[in-house]
Amino acid sequence: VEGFLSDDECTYIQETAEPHMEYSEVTLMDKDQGRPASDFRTSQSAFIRAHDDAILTDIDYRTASLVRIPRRHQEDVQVLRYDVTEKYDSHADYFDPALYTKDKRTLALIRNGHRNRMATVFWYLSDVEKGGETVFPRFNGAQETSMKDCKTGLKVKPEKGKVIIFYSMTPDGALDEYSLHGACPVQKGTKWAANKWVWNEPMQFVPS
Ligand SMILES: O=C(O)CCC(=O)C(=O)O
Ligand SMILES: [Fe+2]
Repeated sequence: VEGFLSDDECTYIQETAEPHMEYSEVTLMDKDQGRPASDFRTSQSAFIRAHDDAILTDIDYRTASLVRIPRRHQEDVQVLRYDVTEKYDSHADYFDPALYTKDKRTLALIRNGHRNRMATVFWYLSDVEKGGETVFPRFNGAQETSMKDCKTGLKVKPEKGKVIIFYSMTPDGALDEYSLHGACPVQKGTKWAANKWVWNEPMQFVPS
């Protein structure tokens, strides 16, 4: 959806998040315990609360009407910043309970698999001179397991104010492995973007 966010809103979100940005964490799967998040993701990020913020609250309601799911299913927005060479390897946005058996906190968050991220409304808050596309390597049913240096699949070019929607679940509530995606390295410029995650159940999400 082009122009979903105004230029002023994009600038406002960047300015609001900027002082809180930190090198991104990743919720590590059992097999990856002990590895640094930077093995997978080299961007910076910050969750920012819409509570008491008229601009962010307005965007939340606009998002709710776009996806036709009530606002209380939304997580606080997570703002991302990638400088040159920074990227995020391919992943799914849902938490597969089978891969987090040792992580009690994540299992509690997803109620052992009953609750999960259902859809992502992904916001592009800047243009990027070169690179920084979001890539979906399994587009059209391709049997890929990684983003393969961004060579295959559907690539979405960042455009300030544009948002895309993709689903992490199929309509029957199963986790959709075809939602695999990643962020290609930025080659020139800076990429600002954000994740607005919509869950399959209402929640009062409190980020750590
Ligand atoms: O930056 C992108 O294009 C995608 C980021 C992403 O998938 C995520 O943060 O979960
Ligand atoms: Fe993602």
